Amino acid sequence: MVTKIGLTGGIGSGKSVISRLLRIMGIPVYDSDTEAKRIIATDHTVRRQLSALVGQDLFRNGELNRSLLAAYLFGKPDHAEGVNRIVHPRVKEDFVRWTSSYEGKKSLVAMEAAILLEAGFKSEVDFVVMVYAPPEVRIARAMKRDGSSREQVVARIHSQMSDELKRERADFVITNDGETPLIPQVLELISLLSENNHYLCSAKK
Ligand SMILES: CC(C)(COP(=O)(O)OP(=O)(O)OC[C@H]1O[C@@H](n2cnc3c(N)ncnc32)[C@H](O)[C@@H]1O)[C@@H](O)C(=O)NCCC(=O)NCCS
Ligand SMILES: Nc1ncnc2c1ncn2[C@@H]1O[C@H](COP(=O)(O)OP(=O)(O)OP(=O)(O)O)[C@@H](O)[C@H]1O
Repeated sequence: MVTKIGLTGGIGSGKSVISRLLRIMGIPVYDSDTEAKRIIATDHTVRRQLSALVGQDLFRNGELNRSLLAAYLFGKPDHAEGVNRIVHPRVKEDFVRWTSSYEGKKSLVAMEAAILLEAGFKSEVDFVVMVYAPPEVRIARAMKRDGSSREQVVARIHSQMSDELKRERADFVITNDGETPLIPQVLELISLLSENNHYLCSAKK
């Protein structure tokens, strides 16, 4: 039976860094941002539904107008709901297929998703790990990485669940504030999950 870790945290918290550490330790990670983009680029039903929602210029010459989708999605909460209602069920199905391909081969896999809790992906994983970094650290990291403005990053933060709510719903919290060593926290997580201790709430910080 494959144990599925749900890795979440707000923009710039460091999920991708933790994912890289997990992959180095031989744990496959499903990157929901990447896979959602693949699904939007290749699933004709999803493309048709998104075009009907956002407008016919969402796809030009078959290519997604990413900035238009971002502006629409992060513009208003009901816009995000409309896009998510189309995309997330497909991502969930795809993750289930991806996980089943590891049955009998891997004991641990992970799903990285900034909106794991908001998108209802929690039902597809066995444990939720939140990556925490202070908001200002996250904003600075995302601005530096993406060349985004502070306003753009803050708008995306506001479209995601608060850290307080995520912390309440997580089974583990990994602190990635740039000062707390990361690798010992990841190793503790893996050793706990590998022993299949299902009374893990005590590990919650
Ligand atoms: C809107 C898009 C085109 C922006 O792409 P871009 O490369 O500019 O940004 P990126 O994908 O890195 O997202 C930036 C941040 O926004 C987050 N985010 C992405 N989609 C959503 C969403 N629907 N709701 C809240 N946050 C989101 C990401 O997790 C990340 O933290 C892209 O994020 C997208 O296609 N989103 C819709 C599909 C989706 O919901 N993906 C999330 C994983 S299921
Ligand atoms: N502990 C750290 N020290 C220095 N830089 C870091 C640290 N953690 C993450 N970063 C950097 O901050 C940026 C955001 O990290 P990362 O991409 O892992 O965040 P994320 O949670 O995946 O964000 P998003 O949800 O936007 O994809 C990256 O450029 C990454 O290299």
